[in-house]
Amino acid sequence: MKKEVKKKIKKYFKEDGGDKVGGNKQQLTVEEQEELDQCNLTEKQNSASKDHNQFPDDEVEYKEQEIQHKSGNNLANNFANTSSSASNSNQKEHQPAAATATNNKLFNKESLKSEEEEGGKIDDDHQNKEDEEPEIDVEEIRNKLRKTELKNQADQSSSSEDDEDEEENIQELRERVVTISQFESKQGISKLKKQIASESSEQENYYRLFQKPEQETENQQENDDNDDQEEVSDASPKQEYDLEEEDDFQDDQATNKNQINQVNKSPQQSPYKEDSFQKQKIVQLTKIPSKNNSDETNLDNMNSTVGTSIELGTQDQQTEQLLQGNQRVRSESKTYHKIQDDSSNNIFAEEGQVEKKKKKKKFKWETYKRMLKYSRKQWKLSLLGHIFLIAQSVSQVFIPSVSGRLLDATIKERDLDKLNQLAFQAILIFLANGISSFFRTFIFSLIGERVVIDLRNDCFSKFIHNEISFHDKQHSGELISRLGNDISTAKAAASGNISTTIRNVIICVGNVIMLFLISRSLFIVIAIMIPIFIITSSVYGRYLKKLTKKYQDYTAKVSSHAQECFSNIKTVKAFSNEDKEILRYNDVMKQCYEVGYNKSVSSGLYNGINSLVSDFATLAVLWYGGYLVLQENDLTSGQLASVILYTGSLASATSSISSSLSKIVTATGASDRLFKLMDKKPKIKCQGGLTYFNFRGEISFQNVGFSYKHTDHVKVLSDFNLDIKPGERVALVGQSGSGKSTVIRLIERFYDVTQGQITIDGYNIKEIDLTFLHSYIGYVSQEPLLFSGTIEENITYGMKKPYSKELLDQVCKLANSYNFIHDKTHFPLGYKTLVGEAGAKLSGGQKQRIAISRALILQPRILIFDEATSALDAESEFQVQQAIDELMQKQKDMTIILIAHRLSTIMNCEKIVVLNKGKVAEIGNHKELIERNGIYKQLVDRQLQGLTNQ
Ligand SMILES: Nc1ncnc2c1ncn2[C@@H]1O[C@H](COP(=O)(O)OP(=O)(O)OP(=O)(O)O)[C@@H](O)[C@H]1O
Repeated sequence: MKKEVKKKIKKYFKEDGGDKVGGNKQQLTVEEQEELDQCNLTEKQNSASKDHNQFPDDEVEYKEQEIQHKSGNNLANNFANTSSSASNSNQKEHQPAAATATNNKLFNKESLKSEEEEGGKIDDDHQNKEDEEPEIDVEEIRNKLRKTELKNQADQSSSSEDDEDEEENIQELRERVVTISQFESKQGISKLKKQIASESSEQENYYRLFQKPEQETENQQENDDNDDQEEVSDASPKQEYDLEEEDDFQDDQATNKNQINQVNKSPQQSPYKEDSFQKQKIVQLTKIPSKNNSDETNLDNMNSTVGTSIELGTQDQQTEQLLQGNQRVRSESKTYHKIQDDSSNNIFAEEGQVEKKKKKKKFKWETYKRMLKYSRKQWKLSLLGHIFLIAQSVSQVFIPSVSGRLLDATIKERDLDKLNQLAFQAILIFLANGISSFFRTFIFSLIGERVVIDLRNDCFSKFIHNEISFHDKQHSGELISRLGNDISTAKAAASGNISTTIRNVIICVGNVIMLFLISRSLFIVIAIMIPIFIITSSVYGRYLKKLTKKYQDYTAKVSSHAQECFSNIKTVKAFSNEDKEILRYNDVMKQCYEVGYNKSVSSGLYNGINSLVSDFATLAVLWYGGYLVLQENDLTSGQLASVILYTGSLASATSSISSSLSKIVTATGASDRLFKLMDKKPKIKCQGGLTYFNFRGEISFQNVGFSYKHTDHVKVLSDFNLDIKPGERVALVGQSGSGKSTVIRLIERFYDVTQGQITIDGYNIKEIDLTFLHSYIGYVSQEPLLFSGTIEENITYGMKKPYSKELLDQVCKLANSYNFIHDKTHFPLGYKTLVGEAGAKLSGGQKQRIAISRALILQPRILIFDEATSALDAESEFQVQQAIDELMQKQKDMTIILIAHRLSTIMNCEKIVVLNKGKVAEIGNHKELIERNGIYKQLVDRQLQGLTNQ
C-alpha cells in the first residue's frame, strides 16, 4: 500500500513537475517519442503479419537476465579462476585501469555538463519569473527556511507507520503542496530563492535545495522512463490489452481527452502548469523518502516544509487565497488524478495503428496464486523436488570449504592421510550435489511440463468454447500466441524459477555464514565489493536491454517486410517491382544495422567494464586476503581459496536470484493476460438447455432486432419477421450488406438477438441446447474450409455416432462428390486421400462438395447454404449448383435455406425473402415477386441484363 502511494506521487510529479523546464506533461523527449513511434510501428507490422511472429518480449527479458546472469557468472568465474591461479601460485595480470578512468572522466564530464545545463535552465526560469514577481523580505524567509531545516532534523526520530493514514496524509500533502506552489508563484518566492542562491556563502545550500532535487527528479524520471519502456516492451504487440479495459477505454477515451485538454489548455488556472522552479520545489517537498529515513520521518519533513511555506503567507488575504486555492486544487487534483489514472490504463492509438498502453509492470499476487494452483496439483512431486533442492543447495555450500581444507592439507599441513580423508569427504559431497542436482532439475522440469499441459488444455478449451463474438474480436494469431508464448512464459511463475530462487537463497545464506565464519574482516570487504559489482552491471544491463529491444524491433520490421513481400509475391512480380522491394528491404536493413552497431559498441563496453570491475573486486579480495595471510597470520591460504570460491558463488547466486525473480514477474504478467482471456465467460453456452424428440425445423423470427457486439450502434436487423415451415425451400436475396448471412448466423445461434425472439418448433432458441440444435442443422459456408486429414475424416467431422459406408456413399452421391473421390487417377486412395493443409490438394469445387457431404451426413432437418458457390469458378459453381438443385429436388422433408445468386436456384424456392437494410422488404415466390415489380424484379432484371451482355 505504502509503495503504491509513493509510486502514485512519484508518477504524479514526474508527469506534472518532472518535465524540468516547463515542458508539457504530455510531451515526450525526442528519443522517447522515437522509441514509442518505433514500438508502435513494429507493433503495427506485427499485427499486420497476423501470425504474431514478433520477437517475444520475454526474449528481451531473457536477454537481460542472461546479461545479469552472465555478469554474475563473470564475477563468479573470475573468482573461480583466481582461486585456481592462487592455488597454483600464479599471479593473474590485470588490465590497466585506464579504461575505467577514461570512463569515469567521461561520466563526470557529462554529469558536470548536465549540471551546468540544469543550472542554466533554472537561472533562465528565474530570470523570467523575476520580471513578474513582487519583492519580499528575503532575510525573514531565509530564517524560516533554516528553522524548518532544524525542525526537520529534529523530527527525523519519529518512525511509527500506519499505511492508510499515511496514504491519506500523502494525498493531503500533495494537494497542499500543489496549492502552496501556486501560492508561491503569486508571492514571488521564486525570486527569493534565486537571491538566496546567488549569494556565494549560500551557494551550497542552493544546490542542495534546488539543484539536487532536480537531478534526483531526473534520475527518478529516467528510471521510470526505463520502467515504462520495459512495460511497453513487455506487452507483446496486441497482447497487453485487457478486453474489459479496452471496452471501457473506448467509452472513456473521448471524455478523458477532453478533460486532459481542458487541464492543459488553461495553464493559468491549473496548478499543474507551474514553472520549473516551483516544480523543483514540489519535487523537493514530496521527495520520495530515502532508504535511511523512515517514511514517517519524511512525511514529517514534508509537513514541516509545507508548514514553512504556509508560514510565509501569514497575511489574511494570503490565507484566504490559500484556502480558496486549496479547495479548487482539491477538486482539480481529483479530476487530474482521475484523468491520469484513466489515461495510464488506456491505450493510445494512432489512426490505424495497433493500440498500446503504457502500464507499470506489476506483480499480481492473485494471478501468481492462481498460477501456483496448477503446480499445486503436482504437490507430491514438488515435495520430493524440494527435498533434493535443499540437499543440493546445502552440499554446494560445503564445496568451497572442503576445497580450501584440501589445499591446506596439501600446502600448509603437508598431511597425506588428511588429504585422502578430505578427498573422500569431497567425493561424498560432490556425489550428493550431482545426484540431487539431477533429481531437482528433472523433477521441477517435469512439473513445468505438466503445468504447461494443464494450462494449455484449460486455455484451449476456454477459447474454443467461447462464443463467436469473442472470436470475432480476438485475432486468431493472438489466441495462438497466448497458447504458445504466454503459456511458455507463464510456466516460469509456476515451476522452475521458484525452485531456482529458493536454491540460490539457501546458497547465499550458506555462503554468507561460511564467509563470516572464515574471516570477518574479509567478509566486510566482500560485502562492500559485491553491491558495487551488481549495481554497475545492472545499470548498464538496463541500457543494453533498451538497445536490444530496439534492435529486435528493427529486426521484426525487416522480417515483416520480407514476409509481406513473399506473401504478395505475385503482385510484386506482376508489377516487376523486385528491385524496388530490394531497395526498401535494404533501407530497413540499414536502420537495423545502425542500431546493431550501437548495440555492438555497447556490448563491448558492457563486457569490458564488467570484467574490469570484477577483476578489481577479485584483486581487492586477493590483496586483502593475501595481506591477512602474510601479515596478520589470520588466514590460511586454503581459507583464502575458500573465501574466493564463496565470493564467486555468492555473486553468481545473487544475480541468479534477481534474474529468477524478474522471470517470475514477467511470467505473472503473461499469466495475467492469459487468465483475463480465459475468464471471458461465453453468454452462449455450448451445452445445457432444452432437447426434444420431434425436431421439425420450423423457424420463426419475431420482431427481431440485432446488432453485432462491437458495432452495436449499427442495427443490422430491425423489426425482422419471418416464418419458415418444415420442408420449405427459402432463398434469401438482397443487396450486399442487407443482412442475409446475419439471418443464417442467428438461426445457428452464433449470436443472440438483441430484440424480439427466434423460435424453433415453438421453443425460444435461447432455451434449446446448442449441441442438440446444431445436430439438426447442416451448414455450408461461403469458404469451403476443410481440416488436414483424409476426405473421409472431413466428411464425417460432425458425426457423433458410428456411420456406415453406405451412408457415406449416399451423401457423397447426393453432394455430387462421389465420382471425383472415386476417380482412381487423381485419388487412388479414395476416401482415405489426404486433403493437405486446409484442403490444399483439392480444387475449390471439390472442397465445397466435400463440405456439402459433411453437412448432409448429419441428416439434418435444416440445411443452410450461405453463398456456397460464390467463391467458386464457373465450372466448380456449376457442379456445386447441380448438387444443390438435386438436393432441393430429392430431400423434400428437409428445410433448405439458401443465399444464392443463381436465378435458376432462387426460382425453384417456394419462398423468396428479399432483404433491404435489415428488414424484410418483399416475400413470396418468384412469380408473385415479379408481378410485384419491386426490388426482386430489379435484381432479376439486372441479372438477366448481365447474362444478355455476356
Ligand atoms: N462479425 C461482424 N461484426 C460486425 N459487423 C458485421 C459482422 N458481420 C457482418 N457485419 C455487418 O453486418 C451487416 C450485414 O452483414 P451480412 O454479412 O449479414 O450481409 P449480407 O447481406 O450477407 O452481405 P453479402 O451478400 O455481401 O454477404 C454489414 O453491414 C456488415 O458489415
